[in-house]
Amino acid sequence: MSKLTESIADLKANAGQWQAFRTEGHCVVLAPPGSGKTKLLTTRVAYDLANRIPRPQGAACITLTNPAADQLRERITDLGVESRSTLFVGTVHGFAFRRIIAPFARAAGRSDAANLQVADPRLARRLLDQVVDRHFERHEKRERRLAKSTIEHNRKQLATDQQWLRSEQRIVQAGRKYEQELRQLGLMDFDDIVRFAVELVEGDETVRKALVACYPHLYVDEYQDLAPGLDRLVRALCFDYRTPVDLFAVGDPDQAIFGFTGTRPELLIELAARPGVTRVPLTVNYRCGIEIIRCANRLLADPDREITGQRSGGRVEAHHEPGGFSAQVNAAAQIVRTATASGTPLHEVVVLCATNTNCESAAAGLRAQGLPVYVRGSEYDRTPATQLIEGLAAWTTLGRERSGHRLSDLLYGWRDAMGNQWSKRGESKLVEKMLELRKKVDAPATQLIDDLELLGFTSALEKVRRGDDVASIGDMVVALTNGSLRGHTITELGERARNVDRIEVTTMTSGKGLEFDVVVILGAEDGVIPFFASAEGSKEMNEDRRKFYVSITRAREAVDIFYSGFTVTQYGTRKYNPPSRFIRQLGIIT
Ligand SMILES: Nc1ncnc2c1ncn2[C@@H]1O[C@H](COP(=O)(O)OP(=O)(O)OP(=O)(O)O)[C@@H](O)[C@H]1O
Repeated sequence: MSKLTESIADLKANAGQWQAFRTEGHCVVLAPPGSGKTKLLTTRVAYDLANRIPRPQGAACITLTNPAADQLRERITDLGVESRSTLFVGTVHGFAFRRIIAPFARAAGRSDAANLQVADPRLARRLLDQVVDRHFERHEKRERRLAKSTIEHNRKQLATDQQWLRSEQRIVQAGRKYEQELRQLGLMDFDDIVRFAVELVEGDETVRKALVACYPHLYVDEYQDLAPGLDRLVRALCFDYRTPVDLFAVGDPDQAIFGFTGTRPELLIELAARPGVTRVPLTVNYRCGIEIIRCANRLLADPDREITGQRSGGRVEAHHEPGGFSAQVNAAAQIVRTATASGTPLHEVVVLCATNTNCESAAAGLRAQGLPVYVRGSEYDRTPATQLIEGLAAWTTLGRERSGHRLSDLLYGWRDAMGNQWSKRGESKLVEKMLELRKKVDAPATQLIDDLELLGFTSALEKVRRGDDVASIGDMVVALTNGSLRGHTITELGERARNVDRIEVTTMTSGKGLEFDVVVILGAEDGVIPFFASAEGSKEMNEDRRKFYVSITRAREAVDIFYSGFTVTQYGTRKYNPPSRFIRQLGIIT
């Protein structure tokens, strides 16, 4: 039986999943963690492409972040889906730029959008800081913070002139100046991408018709994380005009954790309530042991929300470790050893921390204990370009089966990146290089990048105006030559594409969408999670609580949460921090 047939058979056994799977027209699935939302979505994509969407038509499968898109791609590939030029699996920003702005802006008369490069996000952030600094006095720290967050908020919400004018004049001026300076540099930032794409789709019927012809089906994972601008894009494609794209969206408002990007989880609820949309709730959590579900549910605003489990058992425990964070890491190492001694593979254990700094300390501490550690992309952003390089490295050194990468998919990624610089000859040379490198798996990873450069990889990305991808390759090269990945071989770079036999260490945010047998949470002090600035009852506090909820619900079997009762400041002084209030709310300490 193929994996797709098996997966369909699983869905058939669950009435809700089966209803959603068979829905014709728009369908929105609202469901808790582990209830099979991604399984349902990926199975629908695979089934639809095999049976309902004849070539040359395709589909767009989108989510918010690159790591989530990576997961989606992996799961879709695993179900046997073959690449096609009209199949897009990636982030919503990637879709907006690569599949809307790049091909259509010029033809639609938007030469302003057609000539701009996507800015390296760090450069855009620096530019905003500089512009705001120039508009405020040195001592006006609070005002500067407010100005930055207002500008970011307004840009993400695609605020109208009227909405902008509700803010202080200096904020409005700084916002305009920031945009002007970006344009003078020939750049657009991520918020511009959304705005241009929305304007193109809302304002041009030919663009809409072309998109519907290429991507008659739109699948959105983690819909609760889409900011209002992106939600407008989806609505414009699927509801507001006569040639609608079929929408299949899944999400969970209780897992909305990207408030800083302007998301409003209620948009998902509104979407599900629209006329013409079949709303399907799911209630069975297949992932977590029942005790984990019971505990996690105590964190919810609506603790009576109906969530049942399929797995018995499960354990959530809190541990007071008076020796501080490093003692927590050592205790975590012991938990890992106990788990592996009873047969749990290392890659079925995740260590989650609220901050990047704690992740780095945890990774260093676990390595010092002799444990192999996998850190999900902290040295460079996992953009489609760096993911492609990792994928090529993995395919070259580990082969098709072990790497999980098909050469044909990688070549589609190559074609997409090269844009109009792609040639059959260049592609044949790439394959030749990959086959040559199979004999040199211990060569430095930089050799692979040098080979790609000779084939014009970065200059093509520049020509297709993907400045964010170019910046991520630059960071990858720095990490491999002078940074923490110095000396990595092609094999080691390929191993970064997929975690095998290592403990995963990542932030609570990046752990979203993943699942493990054992979850260890470190640094669970009040002030860290929830963050000290999150006031009781505020939306920030609710978001911190959801982050904790998401973290706990990654586990199938066990959750171990550590706290010390204090943190150490950057000046080395101890600061009293009680255990996270969320541990109390779980009902496992008094
Ligand atoms: N009908 C089913 N039968 C068996 N296993 C299932 C079924 N539905 C889902 N699962 C399994 O449950 C687990 C969780 O599924 P999935 O990751 O799709 O859930 P999710 O709702 O997307 O989770 P989250 O929102 O927490 O990321 C996976 O291991 C999946 O294979």
